[in-house]
Amino acid sequence: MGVSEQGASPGGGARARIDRVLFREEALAAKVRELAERIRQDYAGAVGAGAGRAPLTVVGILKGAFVFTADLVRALGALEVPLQVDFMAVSSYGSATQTSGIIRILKDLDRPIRGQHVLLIEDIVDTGLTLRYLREHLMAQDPASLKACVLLDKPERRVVDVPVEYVGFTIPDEFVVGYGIDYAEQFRYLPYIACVRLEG
Ligand SMILES: O=P(O)(O)OC[C@H]1O[C@H](OP(=O)(O)OP(=O)(O)O)[C@H](O)[C@@H]1O
Ligand code: HPA
Repeated sequence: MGVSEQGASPGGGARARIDRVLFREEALAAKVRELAERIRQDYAGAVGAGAGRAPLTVVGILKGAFVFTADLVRALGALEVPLQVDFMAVSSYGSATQTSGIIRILKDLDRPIRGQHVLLIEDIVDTGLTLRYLREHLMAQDPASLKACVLLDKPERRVVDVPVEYVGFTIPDEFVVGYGIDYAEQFRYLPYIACVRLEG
């Protein structure tokens, strides 16, 4: 695998190499379809226009969830789930493999979500600090409902309890990259998800 041979040496930090692949492209695509089908069933009759319905806004959390969000909204579109897309950008890890514990909003929503069903899309829940912060931030805006869909759940690292309505895969306590997820801005472009090994 080319990337594992090249590695990366971002900003003077540790050099990182791909250690092993956890989820290949096909597994990710199948999981996205499975999640989309569950979401379609759960929101049937609740979203769109008409009596008793409200719009569904999918909120992708940048940067890590940009690939997952793009794939999931297209899978939902293929199932004819009507939705709007918005994004927030938040950051707390910087170039480290441990959270700073300080969540910074780099970009907030473009449109109000009051009275709408909101589906928050995250790449990973690790300590849970980011997701808890986002849930509080979005709930304060009075949506009709709020659920979270997270591709990867690393429960061993959790420091706060936070609900996650849809989980793609549960993973062990290892630092992962690819499919939008980075180490120090490296590896987001990989079509698969892999563990990295830090050297030096
Ligand atoms: O559960 P937690 O410990 O809070 O970790 C999860 C968060 O960490 C990553 O974001 P990061 O701060 O690396 O920003 P990025 O999405 O731009 O890579 C990831 O995308 C989640 O938002
Ligand atoms: O395992 C991870 N990889 C990349 N970013 C992350 N943010 C929380 N956990 C991770």
